[in-house]
Amino acid sequence: MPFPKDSLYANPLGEVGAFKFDEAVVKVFPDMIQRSVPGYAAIISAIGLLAGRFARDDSVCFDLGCSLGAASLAMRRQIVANNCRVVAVDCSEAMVEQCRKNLADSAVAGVDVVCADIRDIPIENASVVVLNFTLQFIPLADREAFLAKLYRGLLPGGILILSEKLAFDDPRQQELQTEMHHLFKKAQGYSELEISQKRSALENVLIPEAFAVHRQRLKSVGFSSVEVWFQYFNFASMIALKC
Ligand SMILES: C[S@@+](CC[C@H](N)C(=O)[O-])C[C@H]1O[C@@H](n2cnc3c(N)ncnc32)[C@H](O)[C@@H]1O
Ligand SMILES: O=C(O)C(=O)C[C@]1(C(=O)O)C=C[C@@H](O)C=C1
Repeated sequence: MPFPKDSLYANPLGEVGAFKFDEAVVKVFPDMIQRSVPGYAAIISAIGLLAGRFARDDSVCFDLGCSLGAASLAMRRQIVANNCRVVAVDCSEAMVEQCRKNLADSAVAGVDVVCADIRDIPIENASVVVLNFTLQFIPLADREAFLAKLYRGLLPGGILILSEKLAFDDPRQQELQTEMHHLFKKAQGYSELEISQKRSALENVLIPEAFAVHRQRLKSVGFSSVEVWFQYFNFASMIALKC
């Protein structure tokens, strides 16, 4: 069955409110993220493959900011390690409720879904941690302490997969990549109005940073190696490795 189409920003809203992961967004989320994030499906499949490679026996794989559980499902399908739990966490009650339904329908067992702020939960005994377009919604001031906690919770040899919308230091590059992202959205069927209203809604809510900033911070909390493994315009996915 096709997912309901995202038309949340199709009509003029007068005042555009701040973007929230509420029930209205939950209903259209699979369509919204697929048509808004270039390469989303490729990133989800690769998260599954990476989890299959890095998940260890008797450890935990975390999907932080899991939304409807796409990355958790991809991981669960590829993990062959024994006694390896997948823990999916999101602070939106509407997301968590629908995520639990999706997992029940999928007949994939072994994912625990937790409704919590990822800054407040213990992260321990992790072989894999996924932040798939989640860190960008955490206040800038909290990012370093949160990543330091995440790093401490990773086992030696563990992996963080961090996908983010990127910003660029060079204004020409910033303008071009933003324009290309908007052209991508247009090609996916979004109108100029939808694109501009969503852009206003995300202002000060989704705060992108440059790759150099991500890399520097990941290194400063302890990661020994940080690389981009995927990029499509201003959307990238990074791999950070713990020795
Ligand atoms: C763009 S979506 C993530 C998409 C998802 N990872 C996927 O691959 O389909 C961002 C998610 O992060 C969640 N989120 C944002 N801030 C959070 C926080 N502090 N704690 C927990 N979840 C958070 C939102 O509720 C939302 O569901
Ligand atoms: O930057 C945009 O225009 C987006 O729509 C991106 C983005 C994201 O990266 O999380 C923002 C909100 C929705 O969750 C889906 C996609």
